[in-house]
Parts: sequence; structure tokens; C-alpha cells
Amino acid sequence: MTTTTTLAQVYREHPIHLRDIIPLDFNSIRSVPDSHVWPISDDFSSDHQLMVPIIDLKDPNAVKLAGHACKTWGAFQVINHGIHLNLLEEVESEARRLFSLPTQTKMKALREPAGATGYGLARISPFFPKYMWHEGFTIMDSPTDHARALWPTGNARFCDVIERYQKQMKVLAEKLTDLILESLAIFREDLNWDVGSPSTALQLNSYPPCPNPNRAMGLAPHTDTSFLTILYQGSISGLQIFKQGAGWISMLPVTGALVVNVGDLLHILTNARFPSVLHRAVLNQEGSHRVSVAYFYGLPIECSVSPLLKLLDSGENPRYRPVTVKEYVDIKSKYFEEPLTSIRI
Ligand SMILES: O=C(O)CCC(=O)C(=O)O
Ligand SMILES: [Fe+2]
Repeated sequence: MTTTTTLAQVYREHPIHLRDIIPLDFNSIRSVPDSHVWPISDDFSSDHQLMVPIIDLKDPNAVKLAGHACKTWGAFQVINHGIHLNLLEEVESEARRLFSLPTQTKMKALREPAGATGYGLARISPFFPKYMWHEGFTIMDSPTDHARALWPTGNARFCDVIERYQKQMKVLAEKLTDLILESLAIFREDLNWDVGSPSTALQLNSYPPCPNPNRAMGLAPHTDTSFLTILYQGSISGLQIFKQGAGWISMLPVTGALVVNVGDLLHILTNARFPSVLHRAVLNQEGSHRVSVAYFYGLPIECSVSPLLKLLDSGENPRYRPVTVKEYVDIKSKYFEEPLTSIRI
């Protein structure tokens, strides 16, 4: 008998303690509690002049530029991506509407300990000694169940915007995947991706105004478990990526642009030629409430991922053993720090 697993089912095997799910009641808090105080870091505000590439998808050189950006940065921003600014603004506004609900209402959609969707802290929280100044809302497939809990009498607008966004993100993620594969001279036929549909998730993030933004962390450094991630961050900065030799670089918001991050699965497939980018979100110094919307695009859960031999230089060995997406998500849920090391050959 074959059973098809879903991403949510993989997460079910890694229950999280409620204390690592329930966010702080940010509305009632006047100072940063010790549980949320991070060691002072002098690198929160990065003054590097380096600029992550902005790629125009209509540029005839887009393929080459995307390949170069993935290789040297593990990230880039895209413009002319085909998603209307209106829809980006609508999804941001729905996210703000959700996070502005009273705490008791948001708690009605709280993620369950063994759950994958709903309101709560980031999944990476248990791996850090301090809590983040963050609340999130995860959607997989249909948003309706949680939306009904949040707005029992009227949730059509939220669901409509989210569903339109999910649909368009999927189209864009596929377009970006084709672009990236083309930059590597890889054809879809070289891959074994026809074993199900892509595993995707939509993550709404909220970073409420913080009384002491230099002592708290928005979202701690991590790489995404996806193949690639498409992030809308509105007009408030906060996202930073780590670049070897340069340190933390701010990803400055560009009106209407979307951030594309290389995720772990693309990292494995390319034998680290396109490295998954370490990134974090720091808090806004001016006390603005920042929200962001991340679309994680992953490969089918049963798909086996390994470095493509076609990409290896002569004498270069594959660094990673083959893993299925399910197995990799499982490993990352257990060993947050070194998931890629644990599959090294
Ligand atoms: O809010 C941001 O800019 C980053 C969000 C992020 O990295 C994530 O949701 O995985
Ligand atoms: Fe991320």
C-alpha cells in the first residue's frame, strides 16, 4: 500500500511544547522581558554599501543574472515578476488585519502542538535560548478553517486574498525555478520531480513595535527548508542576509519587488553551488510594525534530492547523500543547526 505523506504530516511527528508556540501578548507589554532579551549585538544595523542584485524578469539577461545572484548571494530581488502591486498590498493589509486582532481571538487559531498551521511562534523557536519578538501565522492549502475561527461571521475577504496570492505565488515560483534551472543548463527531464505536487506553505510574519529593538530579535538566523522562498516585505526594512566575508547585509525594500531566497533543497541539488542563504529579521528602530509574507516552495515530499552529477566539475565529489524531502524536513526538525552536515558524505 502506498500512502502519500504531506508536509503537515511530517511536522506531526515533531510536536512542539505550547510554551514554544504561544507568542507574548505584545499589546500589553511595556518593556522587553528577560525571556526575550538577546545578547547585545553590534551588527544589528548593517552599514554595508553592498547591494543584493535586483533582477528585472523581463531583462533578456535574466537567466544569467539569476544564476550569478544565486551563486554569489543565495538571494536576489525580482521586479516585473507579474504579481500586481495591488495584490501585494492586499495580502499585507490582510496580514495586518489578522495580527491586529485581540490576543484572545488570535489564540482561537493557535497552532496545535503537533500541528503545522495557524497562529504561533516560529517553528525554529525551541532551538534558541531566548524568544523572538515575533508572531506568525502559517497556512498550508486552504486558509478557511483558521479564518473561520478568527472571523466567524465574515472571512471571505481574507480567504479570497490568500487564495489568489497562493495561486499566483505558485506560478511565479515555477517560473523562477525554470529560470534557475536554465541558468544551470538543467532540464526538468534531468530531475525526478514527477512524484507528486510541490510542498508549499504561506507564512505571515509580524514583528510588533518593540520598546528596545536593539535587545530583541525579530527572527533568528536560519536557512529555509524550501527549494526557494519568495518573500514580500512591504516597505519596512528588517530582513538581513549573511554574506561570507562581509557579514550581515540589509535587504532594502524596493517598492513592488519580491525577495527570492535559495533554500536548502536547491543547495543540495547544486552541491552548494547555489548556497541556501542564512538570513534573519531584525527589529525596526523607528517603532513601526513590520509584517512580511513568505511563500515556501518545496519539491514533492516523496522526491529524492541529491547533487546533480551533471553539475559537478571533474574531480568534484557530491557533498550530500540523497535524501527525500520528507527525510530532510524530518532531519531539520530534529537538528536545526547542522541539517546539511548530517547528510554530508
Ligand atoms: O520577515 C522576514 O523578512 C523574513 C521571514 C523569513 O525569513 C521566514 O519567514 O522564513
Ligand atoms: Fe526564512
